[in-house]
Parts: sequence; structure tokens; C-alpha cells
Amino acid sequence: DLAGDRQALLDFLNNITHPRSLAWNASSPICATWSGVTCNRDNTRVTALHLPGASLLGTLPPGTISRISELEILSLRSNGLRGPFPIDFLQLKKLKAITLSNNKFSGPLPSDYTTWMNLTVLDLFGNRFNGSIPSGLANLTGLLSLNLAKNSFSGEIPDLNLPGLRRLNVSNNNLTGSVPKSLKRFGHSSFSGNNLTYDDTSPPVGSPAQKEKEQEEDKHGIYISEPAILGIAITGCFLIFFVIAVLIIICYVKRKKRQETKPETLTPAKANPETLPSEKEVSKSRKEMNIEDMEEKSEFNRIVFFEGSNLAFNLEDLLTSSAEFLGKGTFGMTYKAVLGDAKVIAVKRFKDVSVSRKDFKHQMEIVGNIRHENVAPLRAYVCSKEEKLMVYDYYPTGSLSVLLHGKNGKEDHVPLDWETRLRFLIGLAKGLAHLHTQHKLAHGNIKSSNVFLNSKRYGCISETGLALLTNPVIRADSSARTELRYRAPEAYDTRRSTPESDIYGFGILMLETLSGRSSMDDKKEDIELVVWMNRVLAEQWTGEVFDLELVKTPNIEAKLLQMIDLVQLCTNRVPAKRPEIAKVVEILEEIERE
Ligand SMILES: Nc1ncnc2c1ncn2[C@@H]1O[C@H](COP(=O)(O)OP(=O)(O)OP(=O)(O)O)[C@@H](O)[C@H]1O
Repeated sequence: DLAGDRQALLDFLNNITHPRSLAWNASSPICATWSGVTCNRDNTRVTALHLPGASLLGTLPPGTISRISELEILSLRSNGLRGPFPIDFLQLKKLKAITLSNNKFSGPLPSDYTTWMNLTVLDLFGNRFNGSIPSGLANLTGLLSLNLAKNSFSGEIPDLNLPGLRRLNVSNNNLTGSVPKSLKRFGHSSFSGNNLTYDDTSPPVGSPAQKEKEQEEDKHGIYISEPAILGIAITGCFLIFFVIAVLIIICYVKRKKRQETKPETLTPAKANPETLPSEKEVSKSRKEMNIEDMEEKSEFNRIVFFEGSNLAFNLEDLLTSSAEFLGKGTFGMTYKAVLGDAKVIAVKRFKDVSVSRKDFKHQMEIVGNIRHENVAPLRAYVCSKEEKLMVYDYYPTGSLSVLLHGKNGKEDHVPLDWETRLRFLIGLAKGLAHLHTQHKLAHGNIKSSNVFLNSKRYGCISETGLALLTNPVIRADSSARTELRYRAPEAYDTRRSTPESDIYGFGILMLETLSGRSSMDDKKEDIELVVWMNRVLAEQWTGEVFDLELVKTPNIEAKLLQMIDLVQLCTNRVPAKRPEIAKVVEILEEIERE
């Protein structure tokens, strides 16, 4: 019972060296106030103990923690603990995850693990364990993540037939022999820093010859020789010069022709950054039109509605409706507008981006005809010399970005639960699958401020196809870094977006959703979110990647591990190695069903 758990914790505390106080006050309730202690829902038992970096020193007092019989999660990583493997922990039958990484434990591991039938995570990274890796680990049939890296294990790796295992790291030990068949599905990095071979023909894992081969594969997908690169570069330069020369001549001829035939030009309506232009401005800009611009005039008046838009208004209604500025994005400003009949819409005003009207219209016609419950429908558009506007439904719950981080990054939001996060991702993935497969179209601008909840409360993606029209000029402020971090290395210019680069953006967005970190809020260290994640994961399995809000969710560990595996697949630097979106949907739906 809880009193027993409390006594076990006090016995532990009184028998371990801890220069820093753990703030466990014997007279206050342990479930509510003791740091690192988590209880079950009705506060009757302790279920998790998290004491990472708590300055615990020396040997673990036996018969203390092992008395907390309902313990599911135990993290004692990054302390100064030494001595043999705490054998009494094997009595904790409910244990799901145990993390003893970055301590000074030594000696061999026990051989029998039959009591840990629920274990999913075993992390012993960065200790001084030695002897061989016990074959008894094969009894941990529920294991998802095994990290034995950076110890002094020797001998051969046993044939651990664990089909459910998703992450394995035995690197940087003294292991010899060959990688067992059942574990060959893991990458070379799982085994590097040993004297192991993959098979008889390949060089030892982690040897310079093997590393060189792997780097070459990873960098290019295919190997291109230096003379070939030189040849391609020279031909490329020549072609670019040729194209530029032709373009200059065409522009010069066109300009001369125009000067001869058309003495007057249009005065464009002035852009007001805060509101849509007033009626006065609209009529003024019309008066300034001359007869030759009749075509312009009719265009200016024209709103193109798409099927199912169920909207009835003209441009004047739109421009004189009460508008609320929602934000400035990479293509211009977005407003919430309330129409005369109380319908609420979102109007995106394209600004400061050079796209020809022909290209714009062409793209609008493609995007406006896409109908899928996970793609925010484009309801209408306006394309004149003065204005390029797009009309969408207004989503009152706000974007994923607002729900995750609050408005303007303020901590004013209700924490987002696991189900909603997963539904956001599933919906988004399905929307992308529709674009990629049915329309052969990449999105090009996947980011959390472009994902909303549809009527079924699944994600849907907005702003389809815009980034393919123009490479948005990145503003020189902090949000610019966010923009860039969603972009795949090969598609910094969004016009070169492909389904593969969308998958990369999806991976970053997944990571943002799981970690609760926006891709720019790492103020301590200015590193990319994905680099940060890989650094944490390469060293050890820790819950650190995840938003604390998620970790609280019962029975979530295995799902989170599967999700992080998917992030890693999606953010592979080699586009061809990223999964197709259909596969992503399949994995996410499976996680939802579990
Ligand atoms: N249909 C909509 N309903 C509700 N809010 C919206 C809608 N469209 C955009 N917004 C919100 O308005 C704000 C500005 O959006 P906008 O799309 O202009 O910029 P962005 O998403 O930050 O960047 P980008 O232009 O690259 O998409 C964002 O907070 C966005 O979430």
C-alpha cells in the first residue's frame, strides 16, 4: 500500500548518499509533493520514480526500491551510482522501463530476466558493466528498446530473437564475432565501436573502410565521381548563362513594345498592413483605371468560387466586411472576416511575392478543386493586378501551433492531450496522402500553423500548393529559423518541394507535436530540433524527448517509442530512404488502434 511505498522510499533516502536534498518531506503527502514520485490515478500506490541527475552517490541500498511492487517506471540515470547490477530490481514484476544510464555500475549482468515480463525499455548506457551480454535477455519478449552501449561487454552477441525490438544499441563495447542474423535489421551504428562483422565479406562494423562506404551512400544515395561532378557543373553554368541571356532579350523586346503602345499604367491599390482596404480606396482605385484596362476592371470585380463553397458575396462585400488581422505569414497577411450573413471566413492576402497572374490562377484552379476531409478547402480566390486573395473556411479552434504553444508563444494554453495530438497527425498524414497520390502534388509548406482540426476533430492541412508557386522570402527574424527547419535539406527552395520533402516536414512537425517544443524555442542551444533529438537518442533512451504532458498518459511508452522511430525515418537526410506517406498513415493508424 501507499504507506509501505512511502516507507520504502524513506529507507532508500536514509541509506543513500545524496549531497543535494531530494525535498521529500516525511510529513507531506508523497503523491502530491515528493519530487520524482508519481502515483496511480487514485493515489494508492507509487508507480514511477524519476530521479535523473539527483546527485545520488555510492551503492544502492538493497531491499528499498524493490519493495515498491507496483513500480512501472524507474529512472536513476546520470547519477554517481556504483556497485553491481541491483539484482533485487528483478523482483519488480510490473516494471516497464528501467534507466540506469550514465552511472558507474560494474560487474556482469544477471542471467535470468523471466520476472520482467512487462519490460519495454532497458537502458544501461554509459556504465562499466562487463562480461558477456546474457542470452536470458531473449526472455524479455515485450522489449522495444535495449541500450547497452558504452560499457565493457565482451564476447559474442547472443542471438536475441526479439521481433518487437525497435531500438538496439550495443556500440562502444569490446564485443567480437559477427552480428547475429536476428539483429541484422538494425543499422551499423547500433554495433559500431566493437570488433564485429556483419557477415564474412563485409569489413568490420565501424572500421574506416565500412564507415567510408556508409557515408558515401548516406550522402548521395548514389556515388558520383569527381570528374563527372565537374562536367555537370560546367554544363550547368553554361546553360544558366544561355537562359539568362535569352530572358534579357525577351524582356527588352517586350518593354519596348509596351512603351510604344501604352502610355499610362495602373495605380495599384495601396496595401494597408492592418486592415483590408476601405470601400473608398476600392472605388478610387477603380476610377484610376482607363478604358484599356476594362479587362482588368472586370477581373478586379471577379471572385472565383469553387464547387461546394456555399458562399455568396462580391468583392466589395468582402473588402468592406469587418476584418480581424490574424497574422503575417510568409506569403502575406491573413484576416478573419465576418460577412453580411454572419458567415466567418479566413482571407489570405498574397503580398510582396512575385508570381504572375497566370501562374497564380493556374495553381488556384488546381488547388480549388481538391476536396478531401483532411485538406482545408480553398473556397474562392481573387486575382487581379491589385490583389491576390484566397478565401478559406475559418477554423475557430486555432492551428496546431496555437494549441501546442499558445498564441505568440505565450504559456496561456491548455495542455494538449495525446489523443488530440495523434489525431492531428493522422489527419495531416491522410491529407498529404491524398495530395501525393490522387493529385501528384507536394504541399511544400508543412508547419504547425497550417494544420487545423476538421469537423471530425482530425487534422487538416491548409495552404496547399502556395509554396510551389514561389520560394517565400524568409524574414530576418527568429521565426525565419522555424520556417527553414521544416524544410528538407534538398528543398530549401520550396518550389523544389517533392512528396519526399513533405515527409521530412511531416517528421519535424511530428517531433514538434511529441516534444511540445516549437522548432525554434531551444534558447539554450541554437540547434535544429532534429539534431537535438538525435543527440539525445544516440546517447541513451530517455523520456526527455517528450512533452511532460504526454509522459503522464498511462500505457504510452511503447507508442511514443514507435512514434520517435517514425520521426527518425521521416527525417532521414536521404530523400529516397524516407517512407511513403501511405506507410506513415498505416503506422499511425496502427498506433491509434493499439
Ligand atoms: N483558415 C484559418 N482559420 C483560422 N486561423 C487561420 C486560418 N488560416 C490561417 N490562420 C492563422 O492565421 C495566422 C497567419 O497565418 P498565415 O498562413 O498567414 O501565416 P503562417 O501560417 O504563420 O505562415 P505561412 O504563410 O508560411 O503559412 C496563423 O496563426 C494561422 O494559424
